[in-house]
Amino acid sequence: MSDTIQLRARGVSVNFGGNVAVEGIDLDVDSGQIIAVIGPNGAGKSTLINALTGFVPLSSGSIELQSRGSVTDLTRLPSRRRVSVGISRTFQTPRLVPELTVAENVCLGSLWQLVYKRWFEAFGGPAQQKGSRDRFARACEALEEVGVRASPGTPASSLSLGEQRLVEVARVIYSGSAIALLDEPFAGLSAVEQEVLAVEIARLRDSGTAVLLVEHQLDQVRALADRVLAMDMGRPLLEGTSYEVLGASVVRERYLGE
Ligand SMILES: Nc1ncnc2c1ncn2[C@@H]1O[C@H](COP(=O)(O)OP(=O)(O)OP(=O)(O)O)[C@@H](O)[C@H]1O
Repeated sequence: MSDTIQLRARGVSVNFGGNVAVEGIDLDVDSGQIIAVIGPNGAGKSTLINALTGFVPLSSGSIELQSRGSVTDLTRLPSRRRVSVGISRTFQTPRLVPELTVAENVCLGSLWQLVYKRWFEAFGGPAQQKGSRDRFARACEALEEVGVRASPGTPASSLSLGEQRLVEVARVIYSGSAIALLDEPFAGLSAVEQEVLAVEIARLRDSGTAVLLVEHQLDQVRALADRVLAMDMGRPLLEGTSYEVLGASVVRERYLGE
């Protein structure tokens, strides 16, 4: 991926009724970088990903995509259109289609699942489609890269939660998206699985993808992140290198309770 791209959020706020979930977040996610977002439960991290991907509307602020000197305003773009400009994501609670196989789930765009599910039901899965062998091979490759041990033909319903998260990361890799937003991908994984996934996320970054990583596993944040944004009660607490943020007393007090 030679083209540089930047996802730029300014003053992003999200309210749910009277509850302010996210307030005044500025964030740049650049090609070839991993930006980690950390913070205690309820800090607003998933809501921020939902805002960036169009799953929840902004109460105020803006989201832009900068690429090749042109700027696309994403602020009010529907989520499916954000996929088409190169943004993909995983979910804290994975959203696979349980009746489809692992490989079929990788081939689905995460936001098109339900539409495609009906299409698959009507016309058969990727194995029956023209050009499907290529897609199937690429899906298997992505699954292997992230360390999914289940066979690609296994129904997604039989996977553990951790494996489902890995399948969602495989889907992001398969999509070749320029921007990848990963919501707690390490949760529920064994030490060995985490190690494999960490290598793959670093490889994604090194291939030029802009990665936003929401994560509670601070060892992974320390090892992977180029920059870290700490949030608390929806607001920005501190931004900097992982060394600066994870070592700051304000972060250690509010997040780690030290
Ligand atoms: N759909 C919703 N409707 C109402 N309130 C919501 C909704 N989604 C999130 N919230 C609230 O917004 C706040 C931020 O939640 P969010 O899930 O973004 O936090 P988080 O930092 O991702 O937490 P965790 O680490 O536990 O996943 C919380 O107070 C939560 O209850």
